[in-house]
Amino acid sequence: MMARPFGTQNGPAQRIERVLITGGTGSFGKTMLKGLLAEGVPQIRILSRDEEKQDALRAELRDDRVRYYIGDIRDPESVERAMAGVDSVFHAAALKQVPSCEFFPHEAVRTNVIGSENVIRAAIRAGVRSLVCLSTDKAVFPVNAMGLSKALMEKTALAAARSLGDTADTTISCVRYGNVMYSRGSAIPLFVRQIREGRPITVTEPTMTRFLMPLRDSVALVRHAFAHANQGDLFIKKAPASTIADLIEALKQLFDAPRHPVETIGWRHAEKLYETLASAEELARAEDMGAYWRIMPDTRDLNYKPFFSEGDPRTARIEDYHSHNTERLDVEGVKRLLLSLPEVQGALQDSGRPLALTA
Ligand SMILES: O=c1ccn([C@@H]2O[C@H](COP(=O)(O)OP(=O)(O)O[C@H]3O[C@H](CO)[C@@H](O)[C@H](O)[C@H]3O)[C@@H](O)[C@H]2O)c(=O)[nH]1
Repeated sequence: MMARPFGTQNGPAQRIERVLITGGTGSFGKTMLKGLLAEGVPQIRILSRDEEKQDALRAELRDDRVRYYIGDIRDPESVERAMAGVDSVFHAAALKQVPSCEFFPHEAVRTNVIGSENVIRAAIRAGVRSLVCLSTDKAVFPVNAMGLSKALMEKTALAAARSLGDTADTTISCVRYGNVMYSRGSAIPLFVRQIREGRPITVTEPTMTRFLMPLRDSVALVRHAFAHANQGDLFIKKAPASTIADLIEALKQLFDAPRHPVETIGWRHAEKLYETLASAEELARAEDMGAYWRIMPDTRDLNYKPFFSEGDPRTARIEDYHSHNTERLDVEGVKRLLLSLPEVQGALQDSGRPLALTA
């Protein structure tokens, strides 16, 4: 194992008193929030733009430990207001839809890059102990504006961590995860709707692969980062992948529609055949933590000596970690994973398919 470039670990035993979740009304934010409430965290703040979503959450939870802040991470004042007195921050607010970022890249920059920098600066100023920033596999070798802006968020977080060093009050880390299964607007709920409405399933490219990660695993990854981060670390969770063809086949079998028509529509713009969670260069300075990788920060400075006389020979021996070379689930494996999702269980029950029949 490599020596750690920076010092002490957060330690899982640290008590959380006041948490801020940016983008707290999204699926990640809500799941994290409910977990923290169940653990008895005294105060959790939600910072988001949409008052209607906050109102729905308020009505659902009826818990005065949750404090609602209307604001936008693009506006430093609204971030500072929500940040005062907070000890832990989960930064989930983002523009994350590939097509909208593609057409409005400057909006992606304003939220994902400048907004994230506002969150980072405010967290440092407020003396927050731990800030975890959420990123995506699309930030590695990015080809679309969403991924590019998230890559810049990662670099902004890393630059702040580097200049803070290991003695600072604030520890900044990032996590990266792939497609969250059944997330709003994604392919799985679309395929389920197409099956249930008797419309053809639209496949872009059957051999494309994607990492498959249930929401619960993305929350566990963030918790892992929170508990173990040293200054500037980035964590990923090892995850299986499948082809889109096998994913569709698994859904057809689960929903008892073996002959449901599938129409090939071709690639959407700005997408990749496979996604990469970690590059070889990153894995050369990573610690294998079993289910997770800890990627330690590159602490080389602007003395370019390492590039010219002290290169790193390990990188050449390591492969990138991507959805073509990770554990590949077959149709049965995808079915098992799908069946563990509450959303799939609900959809099966709604369509009169008791779980016992599908297991
Ligand atoms: O009608 C469709 C739609 C999608 N796909 C394919 O299904 C896979 C998954 O698509 P989708 O669920 O839209 O995920 P991605 O395009 O990989 O991006 C998702 O995952 C990102 C996180 O990595 C989020 O930021 C995006 O909002 C979210 O759409 C891809 O291979 C698509 O080409 C199809 O075959 N048919």
